[in-house]
Amino acid sequence: MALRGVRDLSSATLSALLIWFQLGRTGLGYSSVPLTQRPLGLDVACPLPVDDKAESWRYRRSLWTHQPECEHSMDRTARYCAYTNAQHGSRGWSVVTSPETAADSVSFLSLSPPLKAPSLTSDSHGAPYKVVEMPGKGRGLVAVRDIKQYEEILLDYATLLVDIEFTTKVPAVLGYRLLHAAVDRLSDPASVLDLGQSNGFAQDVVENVVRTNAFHTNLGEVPHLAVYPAVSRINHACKPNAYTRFMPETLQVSVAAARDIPTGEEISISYIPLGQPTPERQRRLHKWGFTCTCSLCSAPEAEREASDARRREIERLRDDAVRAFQAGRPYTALRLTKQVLALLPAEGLFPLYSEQYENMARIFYVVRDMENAERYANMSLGVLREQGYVGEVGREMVEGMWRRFEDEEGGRY
Ligand SMILES: C[S@@+](CC[C@H](N)C(=O)[O-])C[C@H]1O[C@@H](n2cnc3c(N)ncnc32)[C@H](O)[C@@H]1O
Repeated sequence: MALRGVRDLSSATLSALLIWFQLGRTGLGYSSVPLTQRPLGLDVACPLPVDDKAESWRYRRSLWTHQPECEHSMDRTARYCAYTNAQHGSRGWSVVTSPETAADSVSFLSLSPPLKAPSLTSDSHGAPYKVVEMPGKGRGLVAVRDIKQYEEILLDYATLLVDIEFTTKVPAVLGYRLLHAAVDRLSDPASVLDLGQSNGFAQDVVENVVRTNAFHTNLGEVPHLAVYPAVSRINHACKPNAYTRFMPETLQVSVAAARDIPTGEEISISYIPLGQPTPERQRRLHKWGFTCTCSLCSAPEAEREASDARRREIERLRDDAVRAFQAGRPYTALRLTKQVLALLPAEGLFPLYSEQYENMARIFYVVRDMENAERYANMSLGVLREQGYVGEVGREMVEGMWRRFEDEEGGRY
């Protein structure tokens, strides 16, 4: 938890009540970020909604390579269609959504670059990793050379996007028909279908993929689930060596190294918010249908207990720091936040550094120690720059931080 108004980079999730998906779980745990609308790239200014009755999908400038397949919602107040562009990138992509959302998002959907999908073979083909069988975990990615901290490991794009409401509003049997149409029409259906092999939650293979591999995202402000086949091949670890970064403007997901990764080490990300002790982690991961066997979960008991104790201490100190700060005791909050920072390296919680540095900057700011406030503001922004969240750090970014602190804390200090 951050002091106030501070982003939590570890994870933000969107829970959805999915009737026939009975999801009750939160996807890979990535941020739900509204899509930034970009200027129209087509010579159609206000595209009309297209469904299975419309002929306009055939137009030369149409986004879609197939006639949409559509179904009504149970109460017949809405329609959802499977739209496919089989020529997008090297896998194609499909969107199961309402005709209105598809029309509203046409500028975005048409502008996304046709990417070559990341390699997913046992031969690395120039990538810094290859896909190998990992005992007890199915397949996974292993570094084929040393990877430097913050280096991008792969850049993936969504191959299947599904409107979350579709999963609650369309009867299962009709929903499956649309999902299968969406996947079968891709130029590489196996890129999605193969992901359904790793566990057997649902009777339907595509449902299984969406249940266990989807990220939450927005398409034109409408919540969707997005499947990224390459990212979905990365196994979970409770002390991961990589992190994911969502790019709302292109719907891409970048995976980068959280620390130096030596040749031969498995590349891992966290499916759940970082920093939790063993029982909480295992409970969350059981909902994903597996028992975690990462190096931390399978470490000797004494090592796990020491890690759990540190993680509980970090949690307690973070909460106490927030309480102290909000109760007008900034120097206590400062001392507690320093203690948090001292404990983070042992737990490999690199993504939390920027948040804690910003907390330090905020505390120094409210006590008007501007030299230290500036030092920590630059440290926080520096980490965000290294992680690829912001560009070059300039004076205006630091001043933007002061304005935010002023808005949020000005009245109290
Ligand atoms: C998103 S997939 C990851 C790729 C998967 N290994 C494959 O072969 O496609 C998630 C599944 O991988 C396995 N898995 C991932 N991380 C694991 C871990 N830390 N411990 C045990 N199994 C894991 C589980 O079967 C889980 O349901």
